[in-house]
Amino acid sequence: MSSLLPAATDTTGTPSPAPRDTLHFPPTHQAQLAPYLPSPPNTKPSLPHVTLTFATSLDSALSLAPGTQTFLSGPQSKAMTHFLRSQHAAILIGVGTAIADDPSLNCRLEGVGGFGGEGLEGQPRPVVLDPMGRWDVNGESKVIRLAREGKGRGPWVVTAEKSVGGLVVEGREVLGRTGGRYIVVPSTEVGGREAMEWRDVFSTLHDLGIRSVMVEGGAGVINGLLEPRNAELVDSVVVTVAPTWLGEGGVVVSPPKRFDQDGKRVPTARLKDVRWIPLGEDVVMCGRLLAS
Ligand SMILES: NC(=O)C1=CN([C@@H]2O[C@H](COP(=O)(O)OP(=O)(O)OC[C@H]3O[C@@H](n4cnc5c(N)ncnc54)[C@H](O)[C@@H]3O)[C@@H](O)[C@H]2O)C=CC1
Ligand SMILES: Nc1nc(O)c(N)c(N[C@@H]2O[C@H](COP(=O)(O)O)[C@@H](O)[C@H]2O)n1
Repeated sequence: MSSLLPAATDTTGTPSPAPRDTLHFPPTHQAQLAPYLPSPPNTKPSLPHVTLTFATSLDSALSLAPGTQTFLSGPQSKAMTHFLRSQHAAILIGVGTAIADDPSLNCRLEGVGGFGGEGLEGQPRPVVLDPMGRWDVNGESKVIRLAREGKGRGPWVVTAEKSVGGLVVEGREVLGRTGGRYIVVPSTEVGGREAMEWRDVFSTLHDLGIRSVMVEGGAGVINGLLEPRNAELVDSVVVTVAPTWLGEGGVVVSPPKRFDQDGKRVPTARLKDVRWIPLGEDVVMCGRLLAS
């Protein structure tokens, strides 16, 4: 993880050209985000720094409809997201997002490995939370193609013990060839689904050497992490707000209702230490979750 890496050079010392989709995020903007970035020493024992980040519309939607991808971030806030990716050891998404988006999950910031930098320096590890083994990861998955091209790392897929037997061999081999793998985390069956404790997910990643995780979504993941019992696991929140309303039927960030000891309805979560950073037509809101 680094912000400004030296450009890769060939044997004659000439800088190699960066790919055309390389992004740039100016140092002045990088400095504004600094208080919310992972910075050692991490005070939480056996847990990584966790940044919860996503782009939302004005009606709290992540996408127009389930199973579809919607581009909300403008060019500057997109570059901000890639700067954040460069500052974390891993990016985590839920399997709903992996299936809907077929995402790249790499970092395309100038100076990062594959984009002007050396090797895979600055490239985060993609992590997909897939307890039931639903993601058909194969040689055509974007994240796999990019790992093959040296523009990203092979993904780790977090799954439940029960699902291991049903995982297709091809997926296992495809992951293995790019340095990816399946990781088993304890789970319990709730309504026919395998539910994991977020603490277990993060501590398993920490045991595997991951010291910072950027959680990108989607709604199932974000709404779960915004539940009060998980608030202490989240260190920073960075939300891109795009100036658009997506309308009814979108996939929305709206965590479960919360009640106090008297049974009175209270807000589910709130941010403190808030900073707003305008980036193009979007605004990026940074903060920390108030302890409940
Ligand atoms: N605008 C943005 O920044 C982003 C938008 N999206 C959008 O969000 C949508 C996908 O959202 P969702 O359908 O809600 O899917 P999701 O990506 O949140 O995945 C949900 C799945 O994750 C797993 N999961 C979540 N919490 C778990 C837990 N505690 N234990 C075990 N498994 C757990 C389950 O399998 C669950 O079905 C897509 O339309 C995508 O484009 C996704 C990421 C960012
Ligand atoms: N920051 C942000 N803005 C948006 O408008 C988005 N739709 C997302 N989605 C997240 O980014 C992933 C796609 O990115 P790449 O394919 O890696 O470029 C997607 O899977 C979501 O996690 N994010």
